[in-house]
Amino acid sequence: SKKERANKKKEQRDLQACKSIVQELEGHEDAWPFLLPVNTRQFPTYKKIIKKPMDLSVIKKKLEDNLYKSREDYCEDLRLMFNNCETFNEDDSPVGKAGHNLRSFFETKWNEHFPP
Ligand SMILES: Cc1ncccc1N[C@@H](C)c1cnc2ccsc2c1
Repeated sequence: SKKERANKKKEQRDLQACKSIVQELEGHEDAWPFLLPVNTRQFPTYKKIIKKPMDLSVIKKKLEDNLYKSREDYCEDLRLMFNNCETFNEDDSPVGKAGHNLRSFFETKWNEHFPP
């Protein structure tokens, strides 16, 4: 139907916006702690403390494999990644500070693409 075609277009637009946001996050100087899954041999307590690990490489793969039901679903994974960072890292640590900076950058991009 015309409505279904319009909705498909919106979904395609949203997916493209979500992909470009991830690309911008990956290029940010404070993205370095989030580019790959946390290495649990390097951080042995991480798996016990963080029940649902998340990072930009997983989010990018889920986008490419069309695994997000909606832009809200995608936004939830990004906020999970930043919340994990706050759980495990002190605010004034290098990773903690990077997390706060990158979260602020993300929320700004989110509002640019999807004004409340
Ligand atoms: C986001 C995060 N949360 C908790 C622990 C680690 C990380 N990131 C990893 C990449 C990381 C973060 N920082 C360092 C410092 C030396 S290796 C290494 C690896």
